[in-house]
Amino acid sequence: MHEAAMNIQSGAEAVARRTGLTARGLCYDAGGKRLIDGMDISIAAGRRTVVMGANGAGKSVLLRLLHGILSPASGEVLCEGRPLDCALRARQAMVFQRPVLLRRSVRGNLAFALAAKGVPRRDRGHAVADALEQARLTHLADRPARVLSGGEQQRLAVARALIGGPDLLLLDEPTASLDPGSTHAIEELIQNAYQRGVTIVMVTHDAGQARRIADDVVFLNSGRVVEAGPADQVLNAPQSNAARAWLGGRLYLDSTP
Ligand SMILES: Nc1ncnc2c1ncn2[C@@H]1O[C@H](COP(=O)(O)OP(=O)(O)OP(=O)(O)O)[C@@H](O)[C@H]1O
Repeated sequence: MHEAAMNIQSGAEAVARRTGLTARGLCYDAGGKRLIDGMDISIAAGRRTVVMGANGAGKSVLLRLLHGILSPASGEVLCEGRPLDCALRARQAMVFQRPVLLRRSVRGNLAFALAAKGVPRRDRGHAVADALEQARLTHLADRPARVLSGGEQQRLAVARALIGGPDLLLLDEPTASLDPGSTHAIEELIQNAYQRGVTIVMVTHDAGQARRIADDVVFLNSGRVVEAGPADQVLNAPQSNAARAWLGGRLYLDSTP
């Protein structure tokens, strides 16, 4: 059986190949502005890192840089000490806030992801059935993906990201517009992936979700990391003004940490 299909059935392989990321001096400019301003970040392998911060703080841009779909103006993203290249990127998967799905059935979206990973057709059926079950989408398997509800589409997007057996999963506000039931289902998929050894990096505005999921929290403000550390420390005793104000539900307009 192909490696990607095996990973979805057994956590052992994923655990053995845990992958973390390090960003050093990361800068990114667009529209004549410095959006990411000298970030140093360590994403620990096999842990769940939650990225937080106000609207416009740079969370989505950071995730795109970590995934290699944006290139930094300066600085670098390292995986296992090596600059991110195609092979390392292939071991990551990303889920966007608005699901990007193919004009195929639910099953077809999952099978396509396996085909793209080079999994032979004969090995796809079992992995797809397993992914459908985990995402609670079995009853919708033959429905066009684009007619699913927002919550169903996001479950499919997470299942599709996971079916290739990534070592690291990046999620950009995956439950932003979902109800509590759909949010729970997405969190279950994330936690199951974590239990199988997948490193998780997730952006959220939901402090409750951060408390449920995070091992570590990175807090951004105006394109900089203003605070990073174990979740209980950052969430319960934030040191920076920005994190304190944000977690306390207050407006914070100053750009100084
Ligand atoms: N291509 C671009 N050109 C110009 N400005 C950009 C570009 N991409 C992002 N920005 C700006 O960079 C800042 C950071 O954007 P980003 O999407 O990372 O914020 P965010 O922290 O994810 O915010 P939100 O919580 O609202 O999703 C924003 O002010 C945004 O308008």
